[in-house]
Amino acid sequence: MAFVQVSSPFRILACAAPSLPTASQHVRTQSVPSLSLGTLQPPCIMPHVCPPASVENHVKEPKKLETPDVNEDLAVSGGVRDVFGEDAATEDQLITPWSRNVACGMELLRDPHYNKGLAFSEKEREYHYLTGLLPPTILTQQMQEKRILHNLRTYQDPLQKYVAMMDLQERNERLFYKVLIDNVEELLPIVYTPTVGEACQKYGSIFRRPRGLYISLKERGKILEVFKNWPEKLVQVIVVTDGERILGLGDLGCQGMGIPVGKLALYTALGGVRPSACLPITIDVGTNNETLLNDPFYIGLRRRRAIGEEYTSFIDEFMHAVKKSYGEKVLIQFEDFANHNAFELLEKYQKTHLVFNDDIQGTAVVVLGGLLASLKLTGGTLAEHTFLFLGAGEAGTGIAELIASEIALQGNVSLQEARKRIWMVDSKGLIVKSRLDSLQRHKKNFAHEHEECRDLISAVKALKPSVLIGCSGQRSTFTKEVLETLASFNMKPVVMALSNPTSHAECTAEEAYRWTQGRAIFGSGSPFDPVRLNEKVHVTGQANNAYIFPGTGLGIIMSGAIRVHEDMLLAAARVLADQVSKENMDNGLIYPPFQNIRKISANIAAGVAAKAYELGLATKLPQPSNLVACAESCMYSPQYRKYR
Ligand SMILES: O=C([O-])CC(=O)C(=O)O
Ligand SMILES: [Mg+2]
Repeated sequence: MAFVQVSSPFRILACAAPSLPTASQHVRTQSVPSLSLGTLQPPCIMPHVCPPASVENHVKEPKKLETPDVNEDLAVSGGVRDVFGEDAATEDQLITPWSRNVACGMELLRDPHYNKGLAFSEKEREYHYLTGLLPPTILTQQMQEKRILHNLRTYQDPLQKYVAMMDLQERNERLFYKVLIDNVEELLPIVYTPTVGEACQKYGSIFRRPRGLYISLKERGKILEVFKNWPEKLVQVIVVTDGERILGLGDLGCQGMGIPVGKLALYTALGGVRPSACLPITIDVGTNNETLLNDPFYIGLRRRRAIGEEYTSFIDEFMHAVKKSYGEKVLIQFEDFANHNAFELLEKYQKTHLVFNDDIQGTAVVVLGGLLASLKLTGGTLAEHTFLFLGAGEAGTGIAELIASEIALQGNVSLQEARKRIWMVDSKGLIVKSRLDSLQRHKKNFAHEHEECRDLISAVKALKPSVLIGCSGQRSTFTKEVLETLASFNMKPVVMALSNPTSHAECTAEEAYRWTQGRAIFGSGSPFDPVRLNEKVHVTGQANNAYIFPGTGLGIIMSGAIRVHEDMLLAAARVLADQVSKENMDNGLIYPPFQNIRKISANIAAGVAAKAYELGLATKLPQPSNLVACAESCMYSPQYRKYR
């Protein structure tokens, strides 16, 4: 088992030439998984044991060396090549003298990758110069976990818990993931929605240590240089936002960073992608949020948002820099971009990059998965339902298109025909043919022949939907009248209030059950506590893309997929639906409990990878015979390692 092996808290350090302007930032920490120190006896502190190993090129000239040459296969499986271009350097090129050493003493305690706090053993304390730096007690990781949980539970305010968890992540990474993985249902609402929304709103005030990479307009023309400041070279997943539509909270500018940070914590905790392979990024192109612009603690650029050419050329530079820095097979997850950019960016870059939009595609998969599962409760096929959406943005049209694809596939009908089962209401009322000319492109496919309906309730009365899906960002829009009407013609109406965080949900779980006499099959984007109604306890399902992106990402990485194909998304939805047990169903649940999320993610990863192989999009060959076992074996485990 991996965690009983001993390893060294190894790092690569660079001492850059004093003449280089950013020298102090260029101390790089990188684990060296393949390095063997078998012949060394402890204490094995080896400051600068190795000859200069790599070249860092932070000088302007010559240009040839600017791009770290990351071998793509190694980027997946680990290992280091001529990453910093040393081998390619000529005699008159400036290079940085790199050396490897072992983290020890106070430096080891301050390194979140290797720090174990009171869990360092006697031997480790002796060999790694920790004696006296820690109190005498030695705790197991389990005891540390208990202590963390005990402390967390004394805080009343979820934001305090969030800050405590972020501090833990900064201090002791493995303990952070151990606590999160073991207590996922309790802590997901803290590190993720809804608390992460409040954290983003107050990011400036609670800011302690930076996390992730901030790329602002000030860096135009130099984004590649910014990537060189990131200490990890083997990046496999990037989650990037420009902060314009953070959850349902709107434009939070640079403070949207909480979202990529939170999503990537879930990539590791729920999907097992190792932390060093995850890179959170915020692109700061300004904000139109006046409150933030006037907030003395705001952390971003104080200017209004760049638009048009200024915006697109900056994103373009970013996308090119990602590929140059980390190769073709780094997965770029777009997160919480505003509608007007999200669709365009996905359409443009899916042809050239490995991209995934979580709000359009991830949300679509999780909702489709829930709907497929709900068929076991409602009966019938997907095509026999009538779907009505409130909100026709990224989530709404993303979900609608994926449902249509599944209906088309199941019923062997055209996409156009399948889309006719799906209706959408936006801020101007029902989307119908007569509005076609004034509709944004992504809505046009759902403009069907019908008379105009000015609001949701008239659309519900006119269309008699069996499934009502809210992704409007508008709270309390599923009113008593809407839900009672829906329940008047459905035995088991499906209601999904997807807007995040909880404060923006279209209705609460309690309202959904009460106004449908407990008959609703309910799912929500943010979690709700179980509801007791007429002696029956209703456990709600969380229709959140957190079920999907970690497993999908893992499947993409492990198969070396070069593009995200819609069939891979459909595969993920079917796998998710298959994980809902009979017992879950009996409780009205259309999602499996989050408690089993790592198993669920492994199954999703296997389903996605199998599809990638089938489509010829996988590059990790040969295909493993057991993809579930392969996914499980790839997953990061948070247990401490023993240090030699
Ligand atoms: O972050 C979440 O909880 C789900 C999501 O992507 C969003 O609401 O934008
Ligand atoms: Mg999102």
